[in-house]
Amino acid sequence: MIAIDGVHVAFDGTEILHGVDLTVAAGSWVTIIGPNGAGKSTLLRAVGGLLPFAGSITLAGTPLARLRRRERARLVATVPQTPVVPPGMSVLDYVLLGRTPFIPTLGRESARDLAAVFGVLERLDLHGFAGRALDTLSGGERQRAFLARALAQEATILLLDEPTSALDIGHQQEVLDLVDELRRDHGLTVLATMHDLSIAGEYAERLVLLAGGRVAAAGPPREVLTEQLLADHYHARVRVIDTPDGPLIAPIRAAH
Ligand SMILES: Nc1ncnc2c1ncn2[C@@H]1O[C@H](COP(=O)(O)OP(=O)(O)OP(=O)(O)O)[C@@H](O)[C@H]1O
Repeated sequence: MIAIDGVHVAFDGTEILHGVDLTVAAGSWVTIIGPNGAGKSTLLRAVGGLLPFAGSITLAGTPLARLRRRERARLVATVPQTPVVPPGMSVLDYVLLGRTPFIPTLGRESARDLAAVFGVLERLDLHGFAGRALDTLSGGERQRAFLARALAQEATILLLDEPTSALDIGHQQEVLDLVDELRRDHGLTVLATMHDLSIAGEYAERLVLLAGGRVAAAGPPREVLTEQLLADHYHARVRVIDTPDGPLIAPIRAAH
């Protein structure tokens, strides 16, 4: 569904991604992990068509550059790390923006659009917030509204840039379980970035460890979440505990 081939991205002449290859099969979940500044968001933004790049990215077999805006919006929904929050806009109007690719130019939203929006608000515990201004929500409520907008888009591919960084543990599970349910039941393809390595390993079928703009390791969570790789690339002291649900990553405090 997503094929990334030899992708390079540079900002002001400084190369950030140095030839990244990555494929995501239809209906699968791949999470990109890696230290701060590794290039995770940059890669996601390139896949979302938000950045110029060299190399090739195809979505459902079509090169990104050949997809028109509306076509791309029906194919890919993105939850950026820090979305723009339009001042004073209600949660309902914000989530309705996700339906833009379905609303004719100068037309109004249909009953189907409203049903999609209210369905998602309900699923994300946001039904009580529809009339509230988005900029008055707590960090976690707002993060769920960002996800709601992307899910209301009902795209085939979901790009999630640290979608649960502001959520409490219960809402983290609720949000990720919902995404996984959509993946299983509706064939959604998910490409995410995450810093919580245990949770990343629990939900993704494959992890890609990005370091210094290159893929340092890729494979099933047990192959990527090793003490050696995490020490090498994060310079972190961790213990990896194998559990039936996958590897659990425990940070170990320095001796004192
Ligand atoms: N618009 C930009 N102009 C210049 N440099 C940029 C720009 N966007 C990103 N960078 C740089 O590119 C590098 C990769 O950034 P990116 O946001 O992709 O990292 P990341 O892996 O997502 O990091 P984090 O875990 O901190 O979110 C960083 O060094 C960042 O400062």
